[in-house]
Amino acid sequence: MRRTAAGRPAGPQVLEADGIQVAFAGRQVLANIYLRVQTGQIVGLLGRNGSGKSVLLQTIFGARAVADASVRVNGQRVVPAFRRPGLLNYLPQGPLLPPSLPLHQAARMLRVDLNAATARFPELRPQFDCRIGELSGGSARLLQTLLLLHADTAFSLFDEPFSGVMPVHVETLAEEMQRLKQRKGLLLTDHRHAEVLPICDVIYLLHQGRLVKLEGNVREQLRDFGYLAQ
Ligand SMILES: Nc1ncnc2c1ncn2[C@@H]1O[C@H](COP(=O)(O)OP(=O)(O)OP(=O)(O)O)[C@@H](O)[C@H]1O
Repeated sequence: MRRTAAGRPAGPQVLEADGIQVAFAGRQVLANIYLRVQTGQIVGLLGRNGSGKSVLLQTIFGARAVADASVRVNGQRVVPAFRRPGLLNYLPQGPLLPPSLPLHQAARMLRVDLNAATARFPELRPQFDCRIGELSGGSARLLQTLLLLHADTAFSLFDEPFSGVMPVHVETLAEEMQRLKQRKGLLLTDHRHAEVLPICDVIYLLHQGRLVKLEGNVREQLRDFGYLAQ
């Protein structure tokens, strides 16, 4: 079997989350969820505040233990998924890397070439010698997203990667995601729907604990479900 430098299988891969049920204090947040992402795809996950998007990403990554959760790659169960080398990485809604960590070191740890990862963002170059905590909020978000995007994993899960990033960089980051999906599968949640919708191959909406795959007129359905105002 052909493998990438990180030792992961190089062929197409399918990540499935199945039968995910999560309740807090008797309130069902996720009910029997099924979600599928394959390499070469960007999958968008939308939903109103509190609908359970972050809980779902945490569960798929394995950061949240959920009884009976089935997360599979090419049909094989991988729980927790983060233990499988080269399988997936995850940008949480909060900070990913410790503030004291120098950016160069973070890139080395993730085996990412910082120059290549930021090639389309020359303004970031003067910040290469910074520690994560010395970066502005938007720059830190952008750099952490770029590092995970360029890391050699089959999948990346992004929880609000555009948050705090200025519009001109959001546009370029969305283009980078489209370019890099040739190498991996992306599962992305972000309320910047104007940027998310055009780059996604598949759109899911989390609504009242259920995951709905949107097909056809996506914007109209998002309005019907009360996610978009108009
Ligand atoms: N540890 C916890 N204990 C109790 N309730 C929790 C816990 N974690 C999350 N929740 C609840 O689960 C629900 C889903 O939260 P989650 O953070 O996944 O929402 P979200 O869709 O990501 O929202 P947003 O768009 O605001 O980021 C919320 O009602 C939240 O209060």
